[in-house]
Amino acid sequence: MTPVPYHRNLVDGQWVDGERRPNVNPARPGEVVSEYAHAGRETVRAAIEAARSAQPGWANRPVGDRMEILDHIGAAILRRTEELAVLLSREEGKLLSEARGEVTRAGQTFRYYAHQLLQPQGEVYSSTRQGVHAEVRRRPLGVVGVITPWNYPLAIPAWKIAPALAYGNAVVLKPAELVTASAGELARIIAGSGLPPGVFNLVMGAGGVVGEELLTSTGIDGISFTGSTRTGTHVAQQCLAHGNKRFQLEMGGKNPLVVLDDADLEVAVRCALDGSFFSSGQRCTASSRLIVQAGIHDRFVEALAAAADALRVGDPLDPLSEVGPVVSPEQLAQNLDYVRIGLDEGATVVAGGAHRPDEGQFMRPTLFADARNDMRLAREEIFGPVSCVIRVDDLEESIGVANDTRYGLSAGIVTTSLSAAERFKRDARAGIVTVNLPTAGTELHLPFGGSGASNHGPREQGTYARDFYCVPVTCYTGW
Ligand SMILES: NC(=O)C1=CN([C@@H]2O[C@H](COP(=O)(O)OP(=O)(O)OC[C@H]3O[C@@H](n4cnc5c(N)ncnc54)[C@H](OP(=O)(O)O)[C@@H]3O)[C@@H](O)[C@H]2O)C=CC1
Ligand SMILES: O=C(O)CCC(=O)C(=O)O
Repeated sequence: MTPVPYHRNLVDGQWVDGERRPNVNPARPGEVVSEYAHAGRETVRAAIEAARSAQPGWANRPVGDRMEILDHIGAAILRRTEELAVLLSREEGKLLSEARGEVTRAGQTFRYYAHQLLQPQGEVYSSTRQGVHAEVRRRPLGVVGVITPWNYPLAIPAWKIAPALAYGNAVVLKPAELVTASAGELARIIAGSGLPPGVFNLVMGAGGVVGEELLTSTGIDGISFTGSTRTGTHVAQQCLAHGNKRFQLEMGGKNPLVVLDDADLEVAVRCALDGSFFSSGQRCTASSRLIVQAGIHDRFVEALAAAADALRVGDPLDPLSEVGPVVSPEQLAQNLDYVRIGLDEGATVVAGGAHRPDEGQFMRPTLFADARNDMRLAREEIFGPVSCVIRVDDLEESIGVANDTRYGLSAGIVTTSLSAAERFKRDARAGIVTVNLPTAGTELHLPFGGSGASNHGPREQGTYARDFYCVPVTCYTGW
């Protein structure tokens, strides 16, 4: 039998052991995908110290060196696409095709930020005074703690680490415990890229131990976090209480997809199917409220229920599967709880719903009709393949319902009316608005983030990422 890979923490360029823990395959819960070393608090402290010592030297390296190293990391990820995609799929349950897309995105993200370094990094202003030169420069934030979730084991770490390193910061990464194999492989690639020891460090283990040490340390200048709104709120409180750290939070969503009477039914069903059920609904941009105008409502519900029922749920490595497992028994229990809650609240299951105990971590895409926006089903983030249809009379009402949420990450509309689309882009309260496309599936060079309980701090990705990882310095020079 081939031994399973073992991933250790990376501190100051050294691989550091810890308590050995398994990481299992959600599609085959008896199968150990890898093992990882759970870091103790002293390992986390050592990682922060290493990052502090290494950061100034890294920030002062010529841009050409930093570019080359980031480009090297991106190319190394892309060279290993198939191998990394299989590993990601086995540890998180994402379909292999989706996993390939994610690995590619991670590699391209490093290359994108390598090339961003050739863009202007400051601005020159006219001074209102005679003989004064005014400019804005950017300095790195310093040492950044990166705390990431399990649903994008490579892409989310990449879109935080790449801009952090590009702009001269040092990083301590704490990935979710469920996806330490992807994080461990990413760390191996980064460690082999020529990056000086200590500039990038990996510490693995429970949020309440390893993550908490990052939040309370005065050696960390900023935290970039993606995960639940509950943990994000705690991150914010701890950052303010311990050294007034800068923080950036990308949290949950309860994203609406509006379908108007004039929509192309096929497009509407395709968008809803992708947004609600692909990646097992485990995307913060998933469409979990389908807000449908009365004239198309019945045809839409019937067609979407049939399409959802037809989806093949199975092993993510099987090319015929269309939906994989959910990530963990806890997540499955949460999803099934919400199915019970929806039924108790009076909504009707029109696809999926029932779950047999022998199905393990696989859950059939579940669609509710007859939902109201005041139900818990429509208000709370489920993070599974569960969506609900809410009937509305017109565009006005659909926008009101779409915006009636504490979240505000993405919002979509399916319509053939240009004026309805323009109105929705103007009035939907969300950081990402889509027209005739799923609410999920964003691009690496465009800003990503939302409002309300979905987001706090500057946008991630694209050129906007720099706003978090750099501190502007306004310089006045007399001459
Ligand atoms: N917006 C998004 O993209 C995501 C949203 N979610 C939502 O969150 C729910 C729960 O998922 P879960 O994985 O538990 O999400 P969490 O928000 O708990 O986890 C996100 C990250 O934060 C870490 N963390 C947890 N507690 C702390 C802490 N006290 N201090 C510092 N870091 C901490 C986790 O570590 P670890 O897991 O290793 O303990 C993980 O790395 C899901 O059902 C879903 O609703 C989940 C994932 C992504
Ligand atoms: O939809 C996407 O492209 C990204 C989704 C995401 O980042 C998330 O679910 O955390």
